[in-house]
Amino acid sequence: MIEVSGLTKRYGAKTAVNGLTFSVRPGHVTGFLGPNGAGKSTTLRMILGLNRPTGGTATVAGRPFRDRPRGLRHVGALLDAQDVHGGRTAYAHLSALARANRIPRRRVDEVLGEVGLTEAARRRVGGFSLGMRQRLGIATALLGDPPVLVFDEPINGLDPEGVRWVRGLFRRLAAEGRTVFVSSHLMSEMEHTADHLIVIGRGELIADESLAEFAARGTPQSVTVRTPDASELTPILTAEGGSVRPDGDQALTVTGLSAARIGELAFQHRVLLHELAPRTASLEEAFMELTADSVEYLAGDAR
Ligand SMILES: Nc1ncnc2c1ncn2[C@@H]1O[C@H](COP(=O)(O)OP(=O)(O)OP(=O)(O)O)[C@@H](O)[C@H]1O
Repeated sequence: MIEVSGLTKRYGAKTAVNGLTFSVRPGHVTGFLGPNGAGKSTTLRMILGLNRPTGGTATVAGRPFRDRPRGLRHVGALLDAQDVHGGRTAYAHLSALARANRIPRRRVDEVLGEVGLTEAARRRVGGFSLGMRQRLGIATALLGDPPVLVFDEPINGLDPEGVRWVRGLFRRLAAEGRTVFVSSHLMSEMEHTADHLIVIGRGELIADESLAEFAARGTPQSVTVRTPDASELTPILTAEGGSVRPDGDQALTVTGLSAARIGELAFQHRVLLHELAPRTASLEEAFMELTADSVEYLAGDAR
């Protein structure tokens, strides 16, 4: 369990994180989302005891993480995949960490196998691609077999097979009862990975809810209706309280009525339907809408 309470970080006049309060529960993959500059990395660094909060607290299993000796057994983290000594081999990097944290040497081979780097283990990290570095960072996080795992933008640089693998890995780690906290600035990366979401913007909490609750926030649900009798159906739906917008050839976009009700009305009035399709806003749309006011860096004159 990760608990954050009133967490605040100021850099001079700049408030990077402002009074954040949330918990990250075990047994779930929790996505940590926000536009660029929202304060995700700063929050994760405070949780890991790498940055000192200006105010508030962050604890892991009830204690500030800084107070934990042999930290890798308590929390595994991937913060910056580039942050590895390039002259070392993957094997040497993991072995040194295992020694410092009193982790058995056999774990080095186990985690290298787990992330698919067994073949590359004796190569220098300096020659690794970004995807390979991400895999090594994930291996580092797993090394101490910790109950709590934190990943900052772990999907960056992975190829499609790597993305699929990492999603499966996170789900498995959560199913084992661990706390898995994963940051991203892209909703599309989270929607197949996380079951709970914490969304921040400009350092403040915007949402803390399940993926299903988040999805229900989007623009109102609409129904696409395709019929050769659009002109006949439109007044019928309007009379029932629906709002109807023509949408190209023989198609209507209807809001305010369920697909089931539209089907019943069409049946009662003997109107032929070719298609009746409920449409929910995509999670990406819901995310954009939710964070629109807190996007810090916009291209061109979009602001
Ligand atoms: N050491 C620092 N000194 C001054 N300002 C900082 C420092 N670190 C971060 N910030 C500022 O704090 C804000 C939050 O940054 P942070 O890196 O935590 O955001 P993020 O959500 O991780 O963004 P990204 O997705 O771009 O990595 C940004 O405006 C950033 O410029």
